[in-house]
Amino acid sequence: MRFDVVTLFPALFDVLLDQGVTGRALIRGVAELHLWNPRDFTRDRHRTVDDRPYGGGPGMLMKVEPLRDAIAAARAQAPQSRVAYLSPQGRVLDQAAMVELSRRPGWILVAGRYEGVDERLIEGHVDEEWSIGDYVLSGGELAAMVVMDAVTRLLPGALGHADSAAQDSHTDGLLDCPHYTRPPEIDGRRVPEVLIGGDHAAIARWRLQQALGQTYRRRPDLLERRGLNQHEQALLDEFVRSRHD
Ligand SMILES: COc1ccccc1CNc1ccc(C(N)=O)cn1
Repeated sequence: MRFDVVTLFPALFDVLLDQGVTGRALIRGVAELHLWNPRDFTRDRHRTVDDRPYGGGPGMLMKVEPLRDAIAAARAQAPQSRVAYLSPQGRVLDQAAMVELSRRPGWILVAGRYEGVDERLIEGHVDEEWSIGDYVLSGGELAAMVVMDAVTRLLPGALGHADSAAQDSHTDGLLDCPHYTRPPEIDGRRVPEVLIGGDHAAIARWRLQQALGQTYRRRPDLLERRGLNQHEQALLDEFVRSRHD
């Protein structure tokens, strides 16, 4: 997976390069990251990338030309990549969307600053507009990093344990089950016996039941959207009953 990021602050991306899943994935060649600074595509003496909004109003906007030319340079090196602009006006991404994104050869992510970009940049040079959630950040860079992390960890070879991405919460539309590690008891709280017993079928059943129960309690909206098969419904019913007993 090739990521190209168009950003006025390339140094912000050092954190991805230095550590964690994305750092290792970049090192393992599972993903590659290329940065493009619109300021390098300016043609005036002052290397101007922003200007005042027509019609007045607070703040500045990013100009079309430097962004357009930076995107063109990225497209020339990554012709199969699609261009995505990160903004509060974009389609809100969930885990299913991240899975969709992880299936493409590459992405050119455009990180906006100031109050955003001239609309003609989006109309003429952006393929898709996305949001990581309904809130406003001071720049699109953190949104781009969130997308790159969520997508990269889904790529084969990115995580040590092949199926751990598959067991994530929000996988198959459920929240995660509770997790425990040593010691078996701490501060008077014990690990559920089923997890210590070693009966793998019982453990898998317990984990699914807990995921269903947690999702039912905390995010019934996710359960609505996902629907349950008969087995899952029976597990959930047992969970709910046991909580009322
Ligand atoms: C005022 O900032 C902007 C205004 C318009 C566009 C981009 C920005 C940059 N900020 C962003 C970017 C993305 C997200 C998100 N929710 O994905 C939140 N903020």
